[in-house]
Amino acid sequence: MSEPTTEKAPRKTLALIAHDGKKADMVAFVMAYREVLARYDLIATNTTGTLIRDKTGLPVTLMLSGPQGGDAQIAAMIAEHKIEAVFFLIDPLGKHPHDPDIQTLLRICNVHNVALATNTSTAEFIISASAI
Ligand SMILES: O=C(CO)COP(=O)(O)O
Repeated sequence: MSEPTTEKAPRKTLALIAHDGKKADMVAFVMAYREVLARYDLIATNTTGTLIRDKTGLPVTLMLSGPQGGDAQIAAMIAEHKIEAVFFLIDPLGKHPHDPDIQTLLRICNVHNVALATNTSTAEFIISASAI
């Protein structure tokens, strides 16, 4: 008779990113869905992730800040199939010096058919659907 297995399915990784004008919305989103998000490995761009860690206590792996290449780092991980879904709260009214990196991240999500929420309404749909 074989031993009962104690192996758990590997945890999936979610990416959390928010422009400055949307960081408060991101913190509110993570607070509201804290229990669900706690089941995942979370990665984030530096400022967003630091804020989430400080405000929610959830562990978050920090990449570089967006303007320093954090979006590009996360795009590379998406291309390597290391990320299950991306929650990227974009400020459509803001100017972003690293817009080429932002567009790359969005494009790579679509190239690899990775779930991508760019506003809180979509983020709530994805997280509530438990489709990830
Ligand atoms: O600029 C960002 C996304 O494009 C976010 O980066 P920060 O989380 O470091 O502010």
